[in-house]
Amino acid sequence: MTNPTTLLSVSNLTKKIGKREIVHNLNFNVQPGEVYGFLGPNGAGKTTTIRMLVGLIRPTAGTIQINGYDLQRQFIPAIRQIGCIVENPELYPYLTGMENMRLFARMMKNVSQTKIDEVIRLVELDQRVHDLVKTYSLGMKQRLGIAQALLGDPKLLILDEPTNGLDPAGIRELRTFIRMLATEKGISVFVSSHILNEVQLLCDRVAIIHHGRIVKTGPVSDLIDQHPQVEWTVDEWEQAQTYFESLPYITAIQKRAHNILRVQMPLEKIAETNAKLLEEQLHVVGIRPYQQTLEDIFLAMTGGQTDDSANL
Ligand SMILES: Nc1ncnc2c1ncn2[C@@H]1O[C@H](COP(=O)(O)OP(=O)(O)OP(=O)(O)O)[C@@H](O)[C@H]1O
Repeated sequence: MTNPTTLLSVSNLTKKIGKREIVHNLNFNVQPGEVYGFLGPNGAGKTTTIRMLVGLIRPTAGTIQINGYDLQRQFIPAIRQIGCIVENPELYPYLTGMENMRLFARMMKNVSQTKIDEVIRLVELDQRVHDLVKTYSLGMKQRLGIAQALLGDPKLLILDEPTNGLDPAGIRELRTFIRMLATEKGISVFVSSHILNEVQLLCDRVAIIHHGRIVKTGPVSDLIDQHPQVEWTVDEWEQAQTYFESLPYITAIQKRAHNILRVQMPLEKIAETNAKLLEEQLHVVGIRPYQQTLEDIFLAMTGGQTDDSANL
């Protein structure tokens, strides 16, 4: 049974196009006020999933519930809970930001000028809203797109690869903004990305999708903490490696640069291991717990296959 406070609940979601199964049996849920990452390499099925979530294409099987409404059976109330940008925001470059907002608002019902002004302030475009959109940076266009998506007071904002094309400053700005929406406004944000670092910095929880299947879901911090690693810098690294291989609590060893070995092991065993290495007359010149990244986890889970993505 679905948790009554769950905002988005996806069950057994599958999409076939022709004979090809693009997305297979996805299950995940998003809680109020959380930023949920949907991470996967290019071609993994992220956009196809998002297109189903926002009602652009129909699932072959499975259900999508948004704030308790079934997207198939209660389309209008379900879709009203969502604001989204799929691919790029649709903006008219030769109109001002405000004119774009008014045009968009006209297509929706019951959107007041006060509401428009409120979302413009929220995305911090009030200083530039009367300039032509063609003079905006990509980051500003993204924010205007988000302002449009926020006009209907959505409970859930869905963003497909929102940082594509942004420079590092723009990415940081967007990250801060998305966080603010979640923590201060209580809006849940579902955000797809193929950039691990971005998801790690931005999201509370993540679903990792690969070849149309979810390979892992969980809090970002749990995924990172599951397999603690320690980097040992040892002059006689080859002997150290042989010795590490004999220790039952060491589950993986990786040779890094020069004389560094990255070892998967419980952190509480560091002192004991260090003493043993000294007994073996091996000169440990550095010990450093290594903070795993989502990239390490992704590669470990998918056997290093990253399809056609150069970013993973
Ligand atoms: N209409 C379609 N017909 C046939 N194949 C499709 C169609 N739409 C998507 N695909 C295929 O499904 C797979 C998943 O595509 P999708 O766009 O969902 O991936 P993605 O994770 O969003 O990747 P990207 O970031 O590259 O867009 C790809 O191999 C794509 O070629």
